[in-house]
Amino acid sequence: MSPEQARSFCADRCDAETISRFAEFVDMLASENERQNLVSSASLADAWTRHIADSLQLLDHVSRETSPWLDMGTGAGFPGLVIALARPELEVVLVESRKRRVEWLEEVCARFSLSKCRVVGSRLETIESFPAGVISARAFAPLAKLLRLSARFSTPTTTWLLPKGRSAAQELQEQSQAIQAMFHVEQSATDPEAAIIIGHGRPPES
Ligand SMILES: C[S@@+](CC[C@H](N)C(=O)[O-])C[C@H]1O[C@@H](n2cnc3c(N)ncnc32)[C@H](O)[C@@H]1O
Repeated sequence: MSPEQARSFCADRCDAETISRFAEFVDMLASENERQNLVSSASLADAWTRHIADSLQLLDHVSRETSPWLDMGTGAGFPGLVIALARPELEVVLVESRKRRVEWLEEVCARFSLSKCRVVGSRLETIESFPAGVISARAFAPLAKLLRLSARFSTPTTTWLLPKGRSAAQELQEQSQAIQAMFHVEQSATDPEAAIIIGHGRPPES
């Protein structure tokens, strides 16, 4: 997806006010990236495709009111902060362990008055469980570890949205039959070589 296609993909899904929030966020990200290493310079040059549209596409896979949304290992903001910018009325919880990234996420939430978006600056393993409507994570951990760490936040109705790059099908194939039955793989809208692992429910204990 080209940068122009990415902007139009976002414009098809968001109003003009949201698009201008994204544009300001991309500018803020570029300045902050000079102070701390948030994203690679290659991905920053293509931020609308690699970060904004890539995160926003997850909304196509979940019903509109589903919340709270738990995003694990949010880093510079992907995908969870983009979801909060697109849908400020949703309760979104961003979990990130690195202090400077946490400060950055808090700064963006304050700038855009994202009062329903909570930044938790801790390791996921240490936070109290709550029932999540959506669990998302991009580039956080291999699938088996990710499920082990986060199953306790899921319920029978939780939607899982896990952008996984090229490894999606292979990672899913390596799981038990029960996990394979719970999830499926869909191609990413932003990158023909990448995919998203999508599922519903609570993974069985392994
Ligand atoms: C590779 S980065 C990906 C960031 C973002 N999700 C993205 O796709 O751009 C992984 C992030 O997860 C955070 N992280 C790793 N292990 C974590 C844990 N156990 N709890 C919370 N955050 C964690 C790291 O600090 C890092 O910011």
